[in-house]
Amino acid sequence: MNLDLLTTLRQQNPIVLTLANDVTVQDVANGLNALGASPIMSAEVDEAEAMVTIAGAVCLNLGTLTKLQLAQMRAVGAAANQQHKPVIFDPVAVGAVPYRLQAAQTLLRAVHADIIRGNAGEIAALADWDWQAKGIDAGTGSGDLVAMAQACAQKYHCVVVLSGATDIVTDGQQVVRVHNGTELFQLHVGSGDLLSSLVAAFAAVQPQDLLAAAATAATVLAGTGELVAAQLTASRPGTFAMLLIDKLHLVTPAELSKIAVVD
Ligand SMILES: Nc1ncnc2c1ncn2[C@@H]1O[C@H](COP(=O)(O)OP(=O)(O)OP(=O)(O)O)[C@@H](O)[C@H]1O
Ligand SMILES: Cc1ncsc1CCO
Ligand SMILES: [Mg+2]
Repeated sequence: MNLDLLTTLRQQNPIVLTLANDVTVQDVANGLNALGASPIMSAEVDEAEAMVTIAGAVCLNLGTLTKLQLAQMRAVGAAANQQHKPVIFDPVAVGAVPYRLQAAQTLLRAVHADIIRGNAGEIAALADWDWQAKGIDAGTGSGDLVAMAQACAQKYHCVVVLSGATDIVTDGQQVVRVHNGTELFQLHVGSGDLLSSLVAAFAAVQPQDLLAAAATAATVLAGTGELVAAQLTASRPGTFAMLLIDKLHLVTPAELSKIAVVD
């Protein structure tokens, strides 16, 4: 974790290509933009290679998948692998819908994901661990979440970010835990989608250390949410989402380092 990367990100303003879902696409674009990255979204297979060429990293979000979008993900993912641009994969709801799990597994055979970011239900499904996911939510299960994230990272030879009350970031061996956050994230659909694209933004500016990039992204989002929640006098998810965008723009590395609980 290295909060100076936030300053680097703002200086470099990296282009992040997100193949987004239809539900949270605008939140993701505005969150990236507010923090200091340059979002671009695309739905056209034929522009895949050109999009990757201008991007610093790509994020493939399975949220509202279609066969056409899966083809686009393969094209974008293959181009990114070839151009050595980091690929971040968000396996939305693969723990709840077998069709999605199969689609994700097929995609991951064709494209190397450098970082997979999901909640416990999604990472459990990819790692083939017993768990009861619920729709887009983590659901319930028992077991060692760190071991589960490590198993997923080893299986797919990548960095895994397993998000939740504690975000677990691992390359299969080393583990970073980010304890910051607020339960308000769970009341705003798309917090995870934003995290995945912010991970891509930090990967774009720190491609040679993806574990640090991912841990920094997790700390920045969770810490910023925590700062916003501390200002609210009641549980207000709508206000939280609006203030989160403002605070992503204004937050400083010094503010975050004061509250970061990372081990
Ligand atoms: N109980 C919690 N307490 C504190 N922070 C949380 C909690 N649950 C999630 N978070 C934070 O919310 C953010 C999104 O993670 P989450 O696991 O909710 O993603 P997700 O399930 O994919 O969300 P979505 O499907 O809405 O995009 C992360 O920054 C994480 O730290
Ligand atoms: C609600 C929802 N349904 C498919 S994607 C999505 C947004 C959370 O990923
Ligand atoms: Mg999600």
